[in-house]
Amino acid sequence: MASPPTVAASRPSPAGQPGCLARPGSFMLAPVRKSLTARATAPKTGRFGGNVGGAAAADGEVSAWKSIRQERWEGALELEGTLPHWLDGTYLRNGPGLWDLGGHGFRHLFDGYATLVRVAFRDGRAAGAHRQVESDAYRAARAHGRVRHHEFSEVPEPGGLISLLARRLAGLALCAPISDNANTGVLALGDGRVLCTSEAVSSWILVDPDTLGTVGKFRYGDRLGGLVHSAHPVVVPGSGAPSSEPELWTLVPDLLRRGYLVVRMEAGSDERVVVGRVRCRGRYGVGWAHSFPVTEHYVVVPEMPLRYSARSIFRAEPTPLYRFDWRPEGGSYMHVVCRASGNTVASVEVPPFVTFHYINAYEERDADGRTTAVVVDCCEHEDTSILDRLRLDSLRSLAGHDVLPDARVGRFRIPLDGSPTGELEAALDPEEHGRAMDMCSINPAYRGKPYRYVYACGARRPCNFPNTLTKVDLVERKTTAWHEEGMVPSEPLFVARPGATREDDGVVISLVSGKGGSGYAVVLDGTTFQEVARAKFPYGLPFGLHGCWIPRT
Ligand SMILES: CC(=O)/C=C/C=C(C)/C=C/C1=C(C)CCCC1(C)C
Ligand SMILES: CC(/C=C/C=O)=C\C=C\C=O
Ligand SMILES: [Fe+2]
Repeated sequence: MASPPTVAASRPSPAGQPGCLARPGSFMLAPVRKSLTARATAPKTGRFGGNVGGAAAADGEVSAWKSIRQERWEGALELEGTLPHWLDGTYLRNGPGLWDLGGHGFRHLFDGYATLVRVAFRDGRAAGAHRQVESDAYRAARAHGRVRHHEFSEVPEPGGLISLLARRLAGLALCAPISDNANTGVLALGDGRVLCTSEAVSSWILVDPDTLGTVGKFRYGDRLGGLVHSAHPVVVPGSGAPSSEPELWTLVPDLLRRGYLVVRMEAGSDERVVVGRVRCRGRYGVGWAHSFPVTEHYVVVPEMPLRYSARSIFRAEPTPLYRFDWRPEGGSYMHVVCRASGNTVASVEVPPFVTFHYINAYEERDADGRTTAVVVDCCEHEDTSILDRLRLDSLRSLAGHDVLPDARVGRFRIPLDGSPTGELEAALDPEEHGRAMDMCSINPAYRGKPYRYVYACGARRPCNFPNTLTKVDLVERKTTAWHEEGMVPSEPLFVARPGATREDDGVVISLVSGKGGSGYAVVLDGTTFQEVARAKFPYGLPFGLHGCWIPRT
C-alpha cells in the first residue's frame, strides 16, 4: 500500500450487521450448471478473497481483480498534490467489484456484482465512497446464498423444485432469469436521474449520487419491450424546439426479426419513442451493440460480425464466446440513421471488426458544406480473444506476461454518396499506445463533432491488461502516457475547466488500483497529461468500467 490509511470508515459495516456483505458461512453458493469458461477461480485471500473496505489490502497485491469486501464505505480522502478549485462536482464510476461470495468465485470480469465508487471534489478537497448496487440479482444471491440469475458467463440452475416444475409446466426453458446486475456504466440523464446500466433492458437501476443508495428499478413506461439494449446509451442536448433539454438515444436490438430499433427518450420521461428501424444485412444473428456513436445529425448503427446468440440468451445455452457467435462470413456493416427523419441514409459493408467502445463520430463536409461522409472512431481489438483475456484467472495469474491482444484506434469512413463499402484503417500507429486501446473518453463538448483528443487506457508492454493512461492526439498522430509500475487504471474521464475554449483545457480523472494494494483517484492535467493530484482511498479499489461527471449546479 502506497500510504497508510488516514481516515476511518464513517459508516463501517461489521460482519454480521445489516449493510455488510455476509455473515460467516451464509454465502455458500450452489454449483453453477453450465460454465462458459474454464473452472472457477478460488478466492485468493480471506474468506471472500477480497479487499477490505476501510482497511488496506495487506498482501501487497494489486487490488484490481479482488472483490470489494465491505458493502459500503464513505470518508475523506488523503490528498497528494493540489486539486484545482474549479473542480466542483461528483465523479461516479460503476463496474463489477464483487466476484467472490462465500465459497464461489465468478469466472469472468463482467460477471461481478456492481460496485459504485464516488469521489466528490469541492474547495480543493476530495471525499470518497463506495457501495454495492442493490440489484435483484445481488439481493437474491445474498439472501439465498447462491447465484440465481444468469450473468455474462454463468448460467445457474433454476432455483428449487417448485420453480423448476413451474417453469417446465409453463413450457419455459429451464434457465434462471436474466440478471439485472447493472455493472457496466453510470449515466446522468441530465434531468436529475442517475442510472446504473447494463445490457439487459430490465437491468437499469436508479441510484442516488450522494448516498450511492439504490433508489429502485428503472422501468420503461412504453410497450416496446426488448430483451437487450446498448449498455452505453448516449445523452445529448435535445434538438426539439422550444426545449433543448438533454435526451437519451439508444439501440434496441430485435433478436427475432433481426434488426435494431433506434429510440429516443426525452428528459423527465420514461417512454422510448422509435425514431428509426434498421434491418440486419448480415447473415446469422444481430451484431452485438454494446455501444454506438452519434454525430450532430445521425445515429450510427454498427452491425458487427460478433453477433448475439439468441439461443444463448433465450435458452441460456452458452457459446464458446459466452453470449455471442463470431460470424465474419456473414458480413459486417455500418448503417447511418438520420436523427430527424429516422431514415437510413447510408448502409455500407465494412471489413470485419471487434469493438466494445466507439470513441466518437463526426460528419465530413466538402467545400460547399455538403456532408459527404461520416467518420467513426472506435477501440478496435484484433480478434475475439480479448473476451477470454478478461477471464479472472487470466487477469489474476498473468500479470507481466505479454498476452494482451493488440488493439488500435479503428477509423471508419462511411461515404454518404451511395457507395456500397466503407473503409476501416488505423487512425495512428498502434505502437504509439503499446497496441492496447480501450476505456476511452473525449471532451463531451466535442461529441458528434470533429475532434482531436482521446483519453484512453493504453499499454506499456509486457502486460496482460492495459496499464497506462494515454492521451491520443489524432491530428499529430502522437500520444502522451502516464504510467506507474504495477498499476491497473480504469477509464480516464475528461472534465472541462469552466470557461475553457481549448479542447484539452481541463483535467482527466481515473480510479487506479495501484501496486501494493493501493487505490486512488489520479487527476491529470488535460493538456500536459502530468499528475496534478491524487486522492487516496484507505483501501484498494477493484477494477471498474465506466464513469460519469456530475457538476455541482
Ligand atoms: C461490461 C461489458 O462490456 C459487457 C457486459 C455484457 C453483459 C453483462 C451481457 C450480459 C447479458 C447478455 C449479453 C445477454 C443476456 C444476458 C445478460 C447477462 C444480461
Ligand atoms: C476492459 C475492457 C477491455 C480491455 C482491453 O483492452 C473492455 C471492457 C468492456 C466493457 O465495457
Ligand atoms: Fe462498456
